Amino acid sequence: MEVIKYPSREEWASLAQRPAMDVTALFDTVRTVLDEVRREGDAAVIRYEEKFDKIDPSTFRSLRVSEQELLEAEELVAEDLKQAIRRAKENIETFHASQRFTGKKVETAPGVTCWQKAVAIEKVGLYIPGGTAPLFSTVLMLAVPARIAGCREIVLCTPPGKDGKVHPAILFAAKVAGVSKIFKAGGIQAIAAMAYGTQSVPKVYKIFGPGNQYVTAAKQLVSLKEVAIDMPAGPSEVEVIADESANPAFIAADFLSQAEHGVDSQAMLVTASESIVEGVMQAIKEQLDRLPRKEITEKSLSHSRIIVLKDRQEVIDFTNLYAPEHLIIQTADYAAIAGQIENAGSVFMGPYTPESAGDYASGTNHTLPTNGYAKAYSGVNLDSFIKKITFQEITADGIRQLGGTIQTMAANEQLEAHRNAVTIRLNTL
Ligand SMILES: NC(=O)c1ccc[n+]([C@@H]2O[C@H](COP(=O)([O-])OP(=O)(O)OC[C@H]3O[C@@H](n4cnc5c(N)ncnc54)[C@H](O)[C@@H]3O)[C@@H](O)[C@H]2O)c1
Ligand SMILES: N[C@H](CO)Cc1c[nH]c[nH+]1
Ligand SMILES: [Zn+2]
Repeated sequence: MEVIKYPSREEWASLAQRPAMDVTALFDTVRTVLDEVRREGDAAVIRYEEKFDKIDPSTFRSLRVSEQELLEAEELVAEDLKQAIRRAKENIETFHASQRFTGKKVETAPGVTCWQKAVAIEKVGLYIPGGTAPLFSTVLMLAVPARIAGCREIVLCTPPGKDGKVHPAILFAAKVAGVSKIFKAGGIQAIAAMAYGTQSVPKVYKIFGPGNQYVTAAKQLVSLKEVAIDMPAGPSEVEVIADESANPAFIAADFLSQAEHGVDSQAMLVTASESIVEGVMQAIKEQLDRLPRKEITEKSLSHSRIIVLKDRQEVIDFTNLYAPEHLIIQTADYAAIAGQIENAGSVFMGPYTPESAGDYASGTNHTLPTNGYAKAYSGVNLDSFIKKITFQEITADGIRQLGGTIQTMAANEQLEAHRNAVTIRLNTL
């Protein structure tokens, strides 16, 4: 892991870069799989499950998870995990329910009333990652707000394990959160199935969910034409801002907690306190040795960094340039720093707020923009599952007063029919 001390501002852009990938090869693969699933449907999905997930096609009696499989899964989940899933679900529900839209009618001019109504997206597709770990917590993060919003059809795709079965905790979480249909498909083929529809997977209007580079690239391509997507939510990343008041063991633990997600995850420690660096490096080394996913974590550390900057203002400016998916602030003045953050997916404040809390159970959503997209995108929230329709009603008095303005603007855009739609009404008054 690199330690970079006092880089100049000109060097910041390259330090804020994410791990490189071969984009041409990636998009070539994605295009091929998308085309085949669009043409052939289920047969292509099953073929790619065999190729990428090493599933024996004879285990696929059906892509859809059956009632029997759901019942069996419930038996397999330990009671303490069931309770944890239910508790997390309650907190996620409480936070997302508090985001309900309260649109009110506004009279923009006498007799001219405008308002918005929130309407749930009818059919949504949720992608639940399963390549390196069965992320059942993501089921709650996506299905709970979808239910609260009132989405009628909630379809879920996730890659099955080598035995051709979906992890029981994913199925249990899906049941608790009220998912309608679950399918055994991962990666590009799953995104294609939900975007185009197949013989068994319904076509949806919007696809949600995080995933690896294949999933993220597939979502981006299908969003050009077929379907809406939440945002690019790719490999996990975390930035920790810390000073000498922070516990080095806490900093190291937070740093490693995202590095373990996948080989392309990235962790950053950004500090103006050079004196903490050695202690943190030592703590990372000690904790890493105890982690079961050491190999994956070590690979992410090869593109992770510790950056020492001149002062507090540089730390804030660098952070806003990097726009991390997760930002953890462990400094004496963490609230003041948090107030100056403009670009981040989700912020974790103070020594007792690990990112794991937001990943699982505090109530906020863990599906967040990566790769610097936090400059422009929000993470998944209740709004992601609804669209807002605007309404307006104008009285005779209203059109009498506003009509001239509309006529003048239409005439100057040389759109005579627009002007006439007002004139014809004014002539009756
Ligand atoms: N940003 C967020 O909000 C967020 C949240 C949770 C997880 N994540 C990220 O999601 C990712 C999950 O990745 P994952 O791999 O564990 O699971 P995944 O389900 O995203 O990907 C697994 C799928 O990738 C496909 N695949 C694998 N190798 C391939 C290849 N060579 N060619 C084509 N397709 C291939 C397979 O079909 C497989 O089903 C991690 O990077 C994690 O950091 C992000
Ligand atoms: N940190 C991930 C989002 O980038 C979410 C997650 C799921 N499980 C554990 N963590
Ligand atoms: Zn995580």
